[in-house]
Amino acid sequence: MRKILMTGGGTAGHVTPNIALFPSLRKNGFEIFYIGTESGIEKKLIEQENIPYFSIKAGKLRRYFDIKNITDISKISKGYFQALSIIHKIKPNIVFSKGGFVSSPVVWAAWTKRIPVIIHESDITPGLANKISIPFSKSICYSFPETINYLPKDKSKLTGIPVRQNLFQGNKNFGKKLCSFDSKSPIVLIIGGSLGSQVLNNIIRSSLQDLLKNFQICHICGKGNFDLNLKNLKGYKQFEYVSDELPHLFAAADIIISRAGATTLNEILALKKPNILIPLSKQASRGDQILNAESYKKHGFSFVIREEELNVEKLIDALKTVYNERNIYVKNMSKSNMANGIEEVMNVILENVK
Ligand SMILES: CC(=O)N[C@H]1[C@@H](OP(=O)(O)OP(=O)(O)OC[C@H]2O[C@@H](n3ccc(=O)[nH]c3=O)[C@H](O)[C@@H]2O)O[C@H](CO)[C@@H](O)[C@@H]1O
Repeated sequence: MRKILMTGGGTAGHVTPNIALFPSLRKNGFEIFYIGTESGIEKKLIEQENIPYFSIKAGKLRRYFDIKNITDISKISKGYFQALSIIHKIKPNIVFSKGGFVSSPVVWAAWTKRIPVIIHESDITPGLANKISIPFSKSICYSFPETINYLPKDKSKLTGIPVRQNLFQGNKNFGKKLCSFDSKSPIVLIIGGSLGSQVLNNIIRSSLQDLLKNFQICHICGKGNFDLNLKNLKGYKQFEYVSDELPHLFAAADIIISRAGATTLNEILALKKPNILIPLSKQASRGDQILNAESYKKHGFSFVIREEELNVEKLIDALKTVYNERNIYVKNMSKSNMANGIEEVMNVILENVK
């Protein structure tokens, strides 16, 4: 049996595309192993899939000077030696890396052991972990056509992002039931990335009275962000993080309000859901979500509000506009061939496996 070692973590966007590949990998006769950190979101997500999980130390990589860089470098080198010993034990035929800080030491260790490495980049501009792994990889998969400007052309392939198959099997009525919603007004699903979003949580909660006049709101608010005071408000349902419920909530939603993390964007596109994107600002990130969102806007898939311009009136106007023009958005998304990357990524894996 061939063995594949997967890695990626920190946030769920670096994990769920790996999970989406599990059924096809199994069908193609691969035994799957995973390396993540002890405390990252990846541990819980992967262990519930019954995949053997190994943890290593990971240090945060920064593009700027910080005294913590010194301790983090020692964690990264410890992570590298831990990855070497895990690889020595498993002897994988191939390594697949979805990025995030934990992934770089795994890629370097695989390179040292001459195991072919595939990297997957979801955003328009490569994250730092992927950037420093690129020279050690055999192949790179990416999902936005624009990304090729940042990658070595000879070993990169436009594949899209693998989307979990169960997301296509949601039941609208069951989704409504999970939220105790009725059929009177449209349903808005708020999803702030895998960790939730304080900015989205604040604007939604401060405009709830107005929003509930026209919409029902299902709010995925992130771990630790549940507001007990709003628990029994009619037409408003909160979840901290959802797994099995997500397909049904997507199915029930008429409009989605989201951050612009590449994985969620791709799921929204695959499911053809009219949406409003509020990308993470440049102050809080390298600006990748702004580029992701602008690309979706350019294709006519999304309505975008910049964080600096966000206020209650703008949000409510945007909801009304997108709801009225929902058929146009669905039509634009139906024309896209960027939807599900499972098959293309599997082809790259099969081409490179030893
Ligand atoms: C703050 C930050 O660093 N964000 C980055 C992170 O996003 P982050 O990982 O937060 O968000 P993404 O949108 O990329 O992915 C989230 C994933 O989690 C899933 N999900 C989310 C909530 C939930 O309750 N249940 C659930 O299953 C979504 O369906 C999706 O599959 O990685 C992305 C992909 O490289 C980048 O584009 C983002 O800029």
